[in-house]
Amino acid sequence: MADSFSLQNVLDNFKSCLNDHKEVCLKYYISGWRELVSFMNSLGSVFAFISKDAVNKIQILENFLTGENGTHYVTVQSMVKYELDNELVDLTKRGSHPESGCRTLLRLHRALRWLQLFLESLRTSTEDSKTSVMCSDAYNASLAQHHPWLIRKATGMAFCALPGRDTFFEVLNAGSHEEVVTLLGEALPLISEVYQITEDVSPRQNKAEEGNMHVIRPKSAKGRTRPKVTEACTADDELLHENCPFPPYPPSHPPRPPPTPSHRLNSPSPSPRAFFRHSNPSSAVENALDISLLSLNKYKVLPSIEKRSEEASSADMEEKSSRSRLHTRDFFRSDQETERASGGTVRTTSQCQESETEVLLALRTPCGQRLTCQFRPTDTLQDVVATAEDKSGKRYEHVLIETMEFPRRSFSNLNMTLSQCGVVNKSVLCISFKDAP
Ligand SMILES: CCCCCCCC/C=C\CCCCCCCC(=O)N[C@@H](COP(=O)(O)O)[C@H](O)/C=C/CCCCCCCCCCCCC
Repeated sequence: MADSFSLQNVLDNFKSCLNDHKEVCLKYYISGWRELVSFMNSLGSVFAFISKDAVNKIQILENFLTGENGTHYVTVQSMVKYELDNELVDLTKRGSHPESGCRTLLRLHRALRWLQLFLESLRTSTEDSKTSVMCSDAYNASLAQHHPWLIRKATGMAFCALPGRDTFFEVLNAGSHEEVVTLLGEALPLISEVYQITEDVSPRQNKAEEGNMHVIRPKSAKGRTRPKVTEACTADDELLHENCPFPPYPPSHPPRPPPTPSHRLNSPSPSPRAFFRHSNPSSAVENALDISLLSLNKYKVLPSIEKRSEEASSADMEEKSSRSRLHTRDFFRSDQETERASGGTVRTTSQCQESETEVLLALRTPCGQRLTCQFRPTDTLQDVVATAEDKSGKRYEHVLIETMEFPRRSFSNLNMTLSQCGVVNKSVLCISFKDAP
């Protein structure tokens, strides 16, 4: 209900979410989502399909929490342990546990990333910012890669029905614009912390496996898994290969400082750790299969990666690909890893960490020029445009940036950082004029 929504309640719930051991309490996590859904409902029936899905997921978790095994569902950590120990998690809806707590929470966890990005855009927005653009940029950088074409289209249309920024602030019902911004500034670190701790939930013993590789095969526009391609070479591939290995051009402008600590919080809890790294569970089986098909990957495997690949024994890979039971590390992988993988290259977790310090990008300018430049994850899309301008000696105004991997994502808010947009090392970005056909 519109009247009952309170941004303060959202904040309070996410504050209460973390217990003394920095574990995420499901009860408050659920309540936080309930508040958010009640807000979304007040925006109109165009959001009903989203609301229905969210309510359904919230209900599944609530049923577990209040059910006979409820004691195991008090925290995300205890739930993960319980469900994995008891093999209660399945990858697909057709499995014997199609609606496990883990699977359900993962969906909401991804949505929390969307919320985090959207609220941050909203907090730093200016009078002429559009809620629909902020919402869709955040969506493209998070949930979109997990949704099939139809959902992405429907969601995109729903975003167009969002009220303008001023009305949106009013509907939030939390005082003046300044007060809303202040409240968002308080809520965001809490949401980020809950997100990060959930993301980090995974048994420590998985550390030993971090040298293994991930490949996620993005879904086609029709939501089907794409065939494994060896022969096809698109313009994007061409651009990728043409620039591989990328020469390390430094940026022509000073890099931005590293991300604020509040957005990069580490869980102090000893264990479990790194569990809810975003992933597409339905792709996890594909991942396992992909491991044994690495040699067919259409993208060139980078030298350092090849080295690590050799280190991982083929026997281990065999075992992985034949494993039918869900494994935490296969199941919950961060969006960043997913995004790296959907860029077509195979990377190890430790390489993912290394690449956080540098992002080598191939850029295609509006006039078709191809450039390679080095950035930091904290650089903004505007920095990317500025670098392209410097290098090409041309001015690019009123542009947007598109990713070239599938699903293509388009960002018109150039204040977003590469990391927020999920743009990772060795991606290809296309700069286009907004009014281009
Ligand atoms: C301070 C408050 C301001 C912001 C308020 C935002 C309120 C948002 C409230 C709820 C968000 C909805 C969360 C949706 C969870 C989606 C989970 C999901 O990915 N489900 C898909 C997969 O499920 P399975 O089939 O595998 O079980 C499902 O296919 C998705 C269906 C619907 C599309 C969901 C799109 C979500 C877009 C983000 C929400 C935008 C709301 C805009 C309101 C400002």
